[in-house]
Amino acid sequence: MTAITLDGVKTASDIKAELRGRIAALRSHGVVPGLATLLVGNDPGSETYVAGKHRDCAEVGIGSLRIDLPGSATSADVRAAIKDLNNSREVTGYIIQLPLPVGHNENAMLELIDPSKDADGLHPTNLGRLVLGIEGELRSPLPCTPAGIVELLRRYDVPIVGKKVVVVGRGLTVGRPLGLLFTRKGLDATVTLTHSRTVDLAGEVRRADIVVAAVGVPHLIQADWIKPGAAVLDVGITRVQDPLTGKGRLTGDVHPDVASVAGHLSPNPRGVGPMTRAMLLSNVVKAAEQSLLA
Ligand SMILES: Nc1nc2c(c(=O)[nH]1)N[C@@H](CN(C=O)c1ccc(C(=O)N[C@@H](CCC(=O)O)C(=O)O)cc1)CN2
Repeated sequence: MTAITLDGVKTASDIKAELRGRIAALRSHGVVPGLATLLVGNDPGSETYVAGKHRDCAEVGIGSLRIDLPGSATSADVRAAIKDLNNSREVTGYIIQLPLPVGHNENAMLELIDPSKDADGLHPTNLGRLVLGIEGELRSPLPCTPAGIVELLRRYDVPIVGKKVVVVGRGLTVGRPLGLLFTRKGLDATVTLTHSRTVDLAGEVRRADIVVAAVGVPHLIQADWIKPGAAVLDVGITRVQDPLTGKGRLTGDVHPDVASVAGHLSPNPRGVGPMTRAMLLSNVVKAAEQSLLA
């Protein structure tokens, strides 16, 4: 058996095509959705992701603004940039690219974002709304990677209700909010959130109908950990240098042999990463649509 590929590139492209129509409708009402990014330092991964976000915006017709601070920026510099973004009339939504360089308190910086401009759903107010399960008028943006994972499963008709989900990794951008999202009414999965101190990780993963690996440990998840037919989403990514060519290479958390056991598998790269970007665009468009209703 070879797993069906959960193709993030194709699905993200479908979503972008859908968003283009909604953006055109917004523009016809005089609303131009916009996104700003705040990047501190020159982490190569973060630079790639931020550049990708601006390319996506241009592709679908969202305005974008890039604020880059050097690695030497102090926490006061970052706070000042956040204050400017909060006060700017032109910027309706923005993100702080994570991780911030060592020495900056990420949670403290996220807390300074105006929650109504939080395009990433990572401000405590928006995470709190996720905890409270608030829907409807007050609907807040969902963190992009968890939203992308659920959207990818939905678009491939992978059943979620009543299924056992094991999430490997409890980080802020993926594991923690994903557990909340999967257990929301309507999705109704049973979630086990595992981490570095979990006893018998392989045993936990073996019970799962859906496995999400988001730790950044190359090939941690082995084929004999997977229940035959399970859906496996490979999220964690590690940049490794090929000792022969010296070139950088991306390696996911899931061993390639998993493809012969799983029912569905999101590759890495080209799986959840592009979905993360598509969900950011979707958050920006939804916020603009809500501003029209307000
Ligand atoms: N403020 C945020 N910071 C971070 C988030 C986030 O959602 N908000 N998530 C990740 C990084 N990320 C988005 O910012 C992200 C990760 C991966 C991709 C992606 O398209 N990856 C490609 C591979 C590209 C490459 O690395 O060369 C793929 O998987 O095919 C996009 C965005 C942490 N920080």
